[in-house]
Amino acid sequence: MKKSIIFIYGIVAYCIFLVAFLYAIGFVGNLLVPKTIDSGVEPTLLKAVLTNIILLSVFALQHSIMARPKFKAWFTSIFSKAMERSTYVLLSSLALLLVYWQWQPITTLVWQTENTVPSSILTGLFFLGWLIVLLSTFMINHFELFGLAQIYNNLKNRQTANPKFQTNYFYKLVRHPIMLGFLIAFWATPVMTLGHLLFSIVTTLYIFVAVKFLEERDLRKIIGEEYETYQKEVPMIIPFAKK
Ligand SMILES: C[S@@+](CC[C@H](N)C(=O)[O-])C[C@H]1O[C@@H](n2cnc3c(N)ncnc32)[C@H](O)[C@@H]1O
Repeated sequence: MKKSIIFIYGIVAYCIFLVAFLYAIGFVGNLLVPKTIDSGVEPTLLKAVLTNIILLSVFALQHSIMARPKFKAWFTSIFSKAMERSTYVLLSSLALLLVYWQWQPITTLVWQTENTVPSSILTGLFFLGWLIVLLSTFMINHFELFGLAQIYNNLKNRQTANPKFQTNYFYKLVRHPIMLGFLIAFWATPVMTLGHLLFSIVTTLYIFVAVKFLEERDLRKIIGEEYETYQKEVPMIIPFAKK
């Protein structure tokens, strides 16, 4: 495929990611966007729970299957290697947009701390979580993580070097700061509804399973002993946790 077309494809994928990422903040935080985790017509509890679990499973399956080395090898045997990460980013973002669009609210209150000191603390933590996510992507390599380095190097007829294993900044404190940021953002809320709680529980389970049984397994295979030492020295997700 023409390198300029791959470049435009990657830019479009990145723009859709930006929309999905920014929308996530509004969706989870019930802020500014038209459809949030607690808005819309409430169906029966059974319908809401089943629909929401299916939606999150679609995202989890897409995200996990496309991250497997075997899938990547298959993809790059058909399409340009430069498109692989952008395609992952594009389909992950579309899966997220589907979650926002079809999410069924369950508005039964689990906790409510509006207009109190805990409410301000939880709101502050919510934004801190998203900030940790964003900053951490730059600590690994934001441009490589979202496919921009690959499409740019391809356009310039340059090879993209293999991703560098990072143990800097937040990665000195925990092995998965991006996931830590998501966990904080998903759980820190002044108003927790049953629908939001379902979202937080399912995403938390997925994060732990995916990180422990998929991502870390791949990283041990690719990086080897250096990653095993890193696992021994740096906590998985809770900073300063005793090993
Ligand atoms: C969405 S990022 C999440 C990274 C990490 N789990 C976190 O929560 O910060 C997933 C990509 O980061 C890569 N990755 C994970 N840890 C890394 C590290 N310490 N240095 C460089 N890349 C890393 C993985 O190989 C994978 O391609």
